[in-house]
Amino acid sequence: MGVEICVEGLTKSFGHQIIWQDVSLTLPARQISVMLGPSGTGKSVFLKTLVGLLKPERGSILIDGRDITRLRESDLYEVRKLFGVLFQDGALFGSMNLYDNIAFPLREHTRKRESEIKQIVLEKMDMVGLVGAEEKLPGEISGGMRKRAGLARALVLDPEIILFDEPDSGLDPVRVAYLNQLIVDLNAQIDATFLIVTHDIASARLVPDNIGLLFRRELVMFGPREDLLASDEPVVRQFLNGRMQGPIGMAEEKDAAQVEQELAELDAGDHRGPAGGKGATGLGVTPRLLPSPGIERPLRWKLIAAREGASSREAVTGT
Ligand SMILES: Nc1ncnc2c1ncn2[C@@H]1O[C@H](COP(=O)(O)OP(=O)(O)OP(=O)(O)O)[C@@H](O)[C@H]1O
Repeated sequence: MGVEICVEGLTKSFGHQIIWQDVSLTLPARQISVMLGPSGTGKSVFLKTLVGLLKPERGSILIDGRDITRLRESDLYEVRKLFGVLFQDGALFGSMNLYDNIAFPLREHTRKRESEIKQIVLEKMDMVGLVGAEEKLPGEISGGMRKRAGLARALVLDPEIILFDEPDSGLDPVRVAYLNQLIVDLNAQIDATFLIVTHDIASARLVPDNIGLLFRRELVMFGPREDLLASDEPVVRQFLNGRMQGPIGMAEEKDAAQVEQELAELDAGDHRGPAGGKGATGLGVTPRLLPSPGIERPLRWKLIAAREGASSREAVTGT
């Protein structure tokens, strides 16, 4: 369970407007990856292309050995069952209580008996901390609870891949922290590959194994979290530090001379060293968020925890 997604040379346009081109990356099986990018760079379009809702002009998306860009609609229907998607607003039916919302995919796509459905729904509601809220309507609960309900619904068909479209949008920082912990806990509990699209730099620093950055119609970088956080690439540094100085402007792009000047000023004021220096991203590499105590950690998470422990000891002892 938990499949790799291999994207190769992907290009998407609407008419003459190229959204992004020649995007290549591999989302490793069972890992958490985050896709960042300024507004309008096509992050949501990327998610929709991965589930086959939008057709790219060029390139391939290999999932489980099949190129989904070449499948017929009837075969795509089968592939989509591999995915669970958490939409921005949870995409719940307003007139149905949470129980029925979460049961919906099971009633639509399986022939399970109601007793089985009940068991699955209550199990997923428990996983996301919603036990006792079965009778509530979406309009009666907070935005954070709606996201959790949307997540429970995304889980009921036991997906191999879970896509999160801006899970933190509209939530206060405390709810975002709880949601991040839930995402990490779920990743330790279920065997699925996670891709999160977000603007939230703090979450991107804490949660994923891998980070990608879309900018100016290109995938600027995709790789291990630590590599991106320590990167000297100006766009990556600017975005991950949430600074105005750098290539990303209000209208997305800036004049090259202005960018040069801003980066020189930043380096001059950066006590940690020049742009090429280690730690030039300013805030350094944030420790990784680990699964909650009490959640049994599979081997993958045990290795991550051991690595995190070693790097924090290094930081303390300077070795
Ligand atoms: N169905 C469509 N037809 C035409 N253009 C579209 C369509 N869907 C998206 N776009 C365009 O694609 C571009 C990227 O949109 P998208 O929503 O993917 O950006 P985003 O990076 O997710 O932005 P944000 O972070 O603000 O949510 C936008 O210019 C948008 O207008």
